[in-house]
Amino acid sequence: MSNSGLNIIKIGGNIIDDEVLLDSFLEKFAALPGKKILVHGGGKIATRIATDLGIEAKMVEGRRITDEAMLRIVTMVYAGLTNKNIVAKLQVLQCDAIGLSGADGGTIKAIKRPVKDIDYGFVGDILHDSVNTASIKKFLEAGFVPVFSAITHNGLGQLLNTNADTIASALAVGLSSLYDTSLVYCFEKNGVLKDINDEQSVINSIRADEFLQLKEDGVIHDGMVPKLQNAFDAIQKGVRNVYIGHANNLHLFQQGQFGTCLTLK
Ligand SMILES: Nc1ncnc2c1ncn2[C@@H]1O[C@H](COP(=O)(O)OP(=O)(O)O)[C@@H](O)[C@H]1O
Ligand SMILES: CC(=O)N[C@@H](CCC(=O)OP(=O)(O)O)C(=O)O
Repeated sequence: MSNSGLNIIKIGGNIIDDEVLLDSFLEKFAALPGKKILVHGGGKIATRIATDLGIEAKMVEGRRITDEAMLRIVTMVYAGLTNKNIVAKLQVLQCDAIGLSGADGGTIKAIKRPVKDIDYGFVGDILHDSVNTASIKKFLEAGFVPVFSAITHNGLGQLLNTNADTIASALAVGLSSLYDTSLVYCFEKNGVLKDINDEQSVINSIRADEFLQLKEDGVIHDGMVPKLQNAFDAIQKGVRNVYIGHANNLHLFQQGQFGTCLTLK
């Protein structure tokens, strides 16, 4: 392993959807020293554009049912509009961003989710070892800042819609074999909250066993459940640190004052 550090930062749809929040976040991201990767979702925008086009969005357990028409929309929205908008904004900030889907540079392969009770359509699951670390390393060592959208491919020409939290976690796990990697989930709240209506009730750190209890007690629900599952999965597989906090506070993360820190024990 080279000893250099790598920060993988993920932003969700509520940040991308708010130009003021997005611009303020991107300034902080651009100012972050060292090697870094940005992963973005954009689920809210995709739902809105699909609705405008008369296509109904269906989510099951936080994952989008992606038929052919929806795949066309999410590809255009995530890998097109959203990704290029973010890259252009970062270029203004002297951050040499390069926009990628998992197909670009063969960076991330996925398999179409097998049909069990539910047919998710063209949704991709990332298997172990499916992150092409050699390819991503080339971008990083050349000084580029990769910006990943939520689109992967199966290596046989099929694009797949893959949850952005999962992409961030898989990248962090893969790249932790090469870099000392931290994973940071940025969203519109100060961290994992004890009381969802009280921004001051941030839980400073959560262990894996506490997570299960918080979930059972209903303190953690909705999108936070799969987010934390992805996060704990990353730490179990060698990622050094995982944090969850407000996109506006990213500058505090390297001072250890950022949102909720996840720990194994
Ligand atoms: N205890 C909690 N603390 C903070 N947010 C929570 C909690 N429990 C549930 N949530 C919900 O989880 C959401 C974040 O998950 P998600 O919508 O998937 O985010 P993103 O789109 O940013 O990836 C928050 O907007 C919030 O509504
Ligand atoms: C399969 C699946 O559900 N993919 C997600 C990808 C986007 C995403 O993850 O966006 P956020 O981070 O903003 O939620 C979706 O289409 O909503």
